[in-house]
Amino acid sequence: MTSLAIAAKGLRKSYGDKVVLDGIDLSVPAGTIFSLLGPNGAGKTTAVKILSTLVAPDGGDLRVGGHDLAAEPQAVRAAIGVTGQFSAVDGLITGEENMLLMADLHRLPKREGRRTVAALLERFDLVEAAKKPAAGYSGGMKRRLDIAMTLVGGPRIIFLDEPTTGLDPRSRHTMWQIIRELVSDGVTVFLTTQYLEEADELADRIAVLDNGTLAAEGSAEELKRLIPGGHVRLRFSDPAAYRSAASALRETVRDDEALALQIPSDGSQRELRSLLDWLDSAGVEADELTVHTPDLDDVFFALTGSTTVPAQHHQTEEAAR
Ligand SMILES: Nc1ncnc2c1ncn2[C@@H]1O[C@H](COP(=O)(O)OP(=O)(O)OP(=O)(O)O)[C@@H](O)[C@H]1O
Repeated sequence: MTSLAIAAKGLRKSYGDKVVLDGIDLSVPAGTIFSLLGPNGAGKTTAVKILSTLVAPDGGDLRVGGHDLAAEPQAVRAAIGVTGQFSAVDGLITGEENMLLMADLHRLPKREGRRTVAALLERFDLVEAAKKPAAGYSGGMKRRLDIAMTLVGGPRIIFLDEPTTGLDPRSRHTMWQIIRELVSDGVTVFLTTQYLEEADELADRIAVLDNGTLAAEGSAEELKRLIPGGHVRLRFSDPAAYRSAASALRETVRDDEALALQIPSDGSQRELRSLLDWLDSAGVEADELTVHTPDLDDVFFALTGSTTVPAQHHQTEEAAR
């Protein structure tokens, strides 16, 4: 069995009357990237703060790095690193001084501390800037420094709270590369983001938080299959072939002008095979076949917001198609 880096059962938190987390379950296998997605104010930061021992939950059975959060908060703290919206970077001192401060906080022996800091500055492309006050760093450099500082203590689990918010595309891609490298070293990453593309790109599993509960959970592909909208598009150049396909295939949306048909499909191998088999046996040849799956934006809008339809309704809808 794979060991779980993070296991939460029935995590609850309210602020006054406002229920922010209404008994959510999370399980993150070690060495994977888990992404918590949700609109503004959904409770992503609250979840990170609780799991990183910064805020006490109202209830739940919570284990991080194999330690019970309530009974062994110190052991949890020793296993994790947290970075994100609440940056630890001190702008008045240099990047290197920020790093050395972290080495002291982690009580690394002087020489080992210097060695670790030098290696991390190199790895995060901060050698040139190391002797300059961090206040003058760009947004991307500050985030890189923030993550480098988190790594000084060698955490096995890292919480990244919206690590690329406000970064330009190049810095965002650099950050993605850094995150991938962390995971290839065996680190577990718990990532919150508002960017669906980011979750799609990086995460092994994604949970969508909405109204205090998880509206859906799965890999990006599984989530995309949860909502209707996936289809196969067949385009023909021969009008006769188009007409015979259109009359024989049920549930198609016709585009007579483009000689194209849209057939609802989850894009799975099984469905594609049966469609191709049918075309073959009918002797119909399409000039082009393209598979369209809903993207995570579609999933996000379908699962969150005022017109929210619970996930199981979507499944039912899809099953009924
Ligand atoms: N200390 C607090 N006291 C009272 N309410 C709080 C506190 N911290 C968070 N909240 C409320 O809890 C809700 C969830 O906030 P949280 O910061 O966890 O959301 P989020 O998903 O991280 O949002 P964002 O994407 O905007 O950062 C919000 O309604 C927020 O106003």
